[in-house]
Amino acid sequence: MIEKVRAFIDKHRLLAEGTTVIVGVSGGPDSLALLHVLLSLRGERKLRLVAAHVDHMFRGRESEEDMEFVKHFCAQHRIVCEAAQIDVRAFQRRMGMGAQEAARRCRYDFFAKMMEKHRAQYLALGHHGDDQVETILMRLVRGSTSKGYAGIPVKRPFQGGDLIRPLLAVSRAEIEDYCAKEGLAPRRDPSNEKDDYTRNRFRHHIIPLLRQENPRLHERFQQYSEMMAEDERFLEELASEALNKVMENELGDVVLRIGPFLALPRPLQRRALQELLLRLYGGVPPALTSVHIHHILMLCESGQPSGTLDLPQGLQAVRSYDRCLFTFGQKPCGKGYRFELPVPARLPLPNGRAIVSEFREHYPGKQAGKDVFIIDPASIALPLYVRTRRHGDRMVLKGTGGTKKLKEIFIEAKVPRMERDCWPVVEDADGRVLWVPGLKKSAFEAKNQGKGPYILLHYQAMNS
Ligand SMILES: Nc1ncnc2c1ncn2[C@@H]1O[C@H](COP(=O)(O)OP(=O)(O)OP(=O)(O)O)[C@@H](O)[C@H]1O
Repeated sequence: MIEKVRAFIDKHRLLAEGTTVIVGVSGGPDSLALLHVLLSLRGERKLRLVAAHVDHMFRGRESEEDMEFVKHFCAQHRIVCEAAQIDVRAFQRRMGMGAQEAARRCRYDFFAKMMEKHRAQYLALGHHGDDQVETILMRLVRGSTSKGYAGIPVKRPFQGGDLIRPLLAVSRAEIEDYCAKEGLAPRRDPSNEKDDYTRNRFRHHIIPLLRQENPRLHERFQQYSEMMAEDERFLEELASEALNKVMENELGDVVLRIGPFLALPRPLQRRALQELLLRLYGGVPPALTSVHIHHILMLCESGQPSGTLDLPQGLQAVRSYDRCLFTFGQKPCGKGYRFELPVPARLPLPNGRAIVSEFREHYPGKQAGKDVFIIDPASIALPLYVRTRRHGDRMVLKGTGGTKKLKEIFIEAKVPRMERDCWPVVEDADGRVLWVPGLKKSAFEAKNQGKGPYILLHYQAMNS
């Protein structure tokens, strides 16, 4: 197995000599084998290895024993070990998200911190060939984007370095054999089996059938994944160049010239629209799906010379003859708006600015000014909303504890009346006004109480 992994690492140039690698080690067979393989490459590649383990505290004593196991293994093999116990359940309750999603968020946060702390170039994870087969098949069945159909990438940028997956070259069975031969006695997580029912159905019922057709199934899928990823990179580049030729910027809005756009080949049309939305939103909003791309295409192809399409977060596509305008500003602010503000997210606003929300595990100390706001999620009600002002709006002021009318705040800050109707107001789910971005903070801004998580909000110009 080592030879296969070594060849895969060389083929994809996964590890430069003399670098530091953070290895995510759960203690299970995959990541333990990964650590062991990298250990045998440590000398010849002059690598510095740091094992990183997260105890999600899901299984009490048992998961604590996993952590002890990883620490002990590392001590035996003289590997630096970074382990953390994170109360994922508490985090999950505060954030109102699923257990697996919360665990992943905490884990990747910890990996990112370790990358910084050790100035590491790589984060290595133990996803293997069978994970690849399962992921691609599941996405094909459920539906995804062309990028999604390419499966798990061998390498992708992460925290100023690269996230790499050297074990994609080998199957689960090869890893189990390796563990047995090397006398590794990995930990087994019984909850793994029931965590993901869909994946388990593919694993137990579908993959064995396919493997009967080709015992080296995982190599086939890996090859397919790499080819798809290569094609995708190439097409994305072409689409981005093509987009520049068929769009124009107009006062912060984007105009698509329909004639030249429809003259592009279909695969470039779809990707050019994806790229256009990515640029407008500054990231992919969770609510955006391939259905939206399909609807924009229909709007452009329609025999009707005019039409309007509502897209997530207040973006509108407005067709008029040979032009399609994409704008956040079309809706009259006089009617007002109210958007949910997810975390993390970048929410473009009708006034041409945006609010960026993110989690921070520690108090974001050096953030000052009226364009940032820090929230302790435990002391308010999620989700957050961004809306326009309402008659009689009041805010509990920082310092005095007294309340003040928003109207007075706008008047004191000399905000023109027109702009007041568009100005964002951030409130929590109970309707408490937390912050008027750029103008005034309420008493709900969090103080430093040690460990987070905290939510950090930034009020930014649209293109910053
Ligand atoms: N508790 C943990 N501590 C450290 N590393 C972990 C932990 N859990 C998982 N990993 C790392 O992540 C790899 C993939 O694990 P797993 O398949 O459970 O994650 P996933 O949820 O399917 O994928 P993703 O890593 O994309 O979230 C493991 O092989 C290991 O390298």
